[in-house]
Amino acid sequence: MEMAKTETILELQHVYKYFDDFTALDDINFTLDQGKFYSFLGPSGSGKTTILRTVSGLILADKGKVLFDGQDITNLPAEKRKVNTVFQNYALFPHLNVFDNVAFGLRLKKMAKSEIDDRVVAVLKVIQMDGYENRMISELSGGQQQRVAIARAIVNEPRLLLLDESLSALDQKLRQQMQYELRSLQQRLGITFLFVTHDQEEALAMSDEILVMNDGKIQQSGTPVDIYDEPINHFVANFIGASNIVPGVMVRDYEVAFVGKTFECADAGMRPNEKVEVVLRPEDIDVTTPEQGKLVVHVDSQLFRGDHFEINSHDEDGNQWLIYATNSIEDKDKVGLSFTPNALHVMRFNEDEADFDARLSQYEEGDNAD
Ligand SMILES: Nc1ncnc2c1ncn2[C@@H]1O[C@H](COP(=O)(O)OP(=O)(O)OP(=O)(O)O)[C@@H](O)[C@H]1O
Repeated sequence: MEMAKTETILELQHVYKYFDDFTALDDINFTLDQGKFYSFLGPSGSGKTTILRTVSGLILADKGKVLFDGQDITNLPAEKRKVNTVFQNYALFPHLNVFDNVAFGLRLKKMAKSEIDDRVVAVLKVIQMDGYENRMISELSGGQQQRVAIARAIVNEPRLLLLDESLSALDQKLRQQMQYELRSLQQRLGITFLFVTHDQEEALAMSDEILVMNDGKIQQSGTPVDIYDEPINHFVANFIGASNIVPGVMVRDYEVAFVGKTFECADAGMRPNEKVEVVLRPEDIDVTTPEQGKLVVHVDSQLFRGDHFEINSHDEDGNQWLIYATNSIEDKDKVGLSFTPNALHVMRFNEDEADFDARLSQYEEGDNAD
């Protein structure tokens, strides 16, 4: 079989959106390929839904371009776009049964009855809801309603499906099950999914690519593994996964200093003496004796989390360290932390972003990394 070519389906170029004097989208640029699963991930108010609406045509960009299949659709009305949206509350018609909900859009388009029947039956099969045609929406579980909402969107055979926080109404267990279902559905259909969520675990689990948003800007885009292992800045490192982030200074390529010591690290390409932030994930830390550790910390508190102990600690400079330990260390005052050079990820320090600690000044001009 021939490998499918990757084709760009959607592109946003320098898109801005203002609400009065508030900038909701601030120079948004990205491209989406055909047949992949993309997540826009960011905290409440970061602009995710505004992007979705700009793509669907519910709102229009104030500046910049929206291209679909290479055609400029920036000002094209929503109903003319080959895009469908699954909303957070599903927006199903409670007084109609499953079949009529799914058929609704096709009837509006005045499609022949026999074709409508064929399409609806086929789609209900895909979402494993065949047999439920005559059920009312109120007689369905949350997960089933969610599937009907997806069926109603995919029955139109869109090239791009937008999903706005569409799992957030479900309880944890059902949500996890739907994550699998949605992912496998997307892979079977080969439709491009653009999924909006504020749940980082969900985005990591489901996506081919994640676009992390904050303050109306895309902070970073990449595969889940790239984003997790190599966050580009403080916001991304903090928002995705648990991390320890401490101020440091680059000594030379592959060497960084923090807490008064020099450590081998995985990163190169920064100037000596450049201010940086060092990221170390709690799962990458091993607990050892103070004598054997690369760093010594004071244990502050401990919580049992079932498969590990979560420990809060601090070093002599007052940096907080979160550690996941396999054994309880409640009885200890001090422990050593060990980690590999690869576990240390260094990010360029961004003046605008973080409230950088005055402690750093001790490294600023000098050669005092030991
Ligand atoms: N129609 C509007 N008029 C004025 N401000 C708006 C409008 N729509 C959105 N905003 C503002 O733009 C910002 C981004 O909103 P948006 O809904 O895109 O965020 P979001 O990332 O989707 O958040 P959430 O996860 O809470 O849905 C918010 O501060 C919001 O208050």
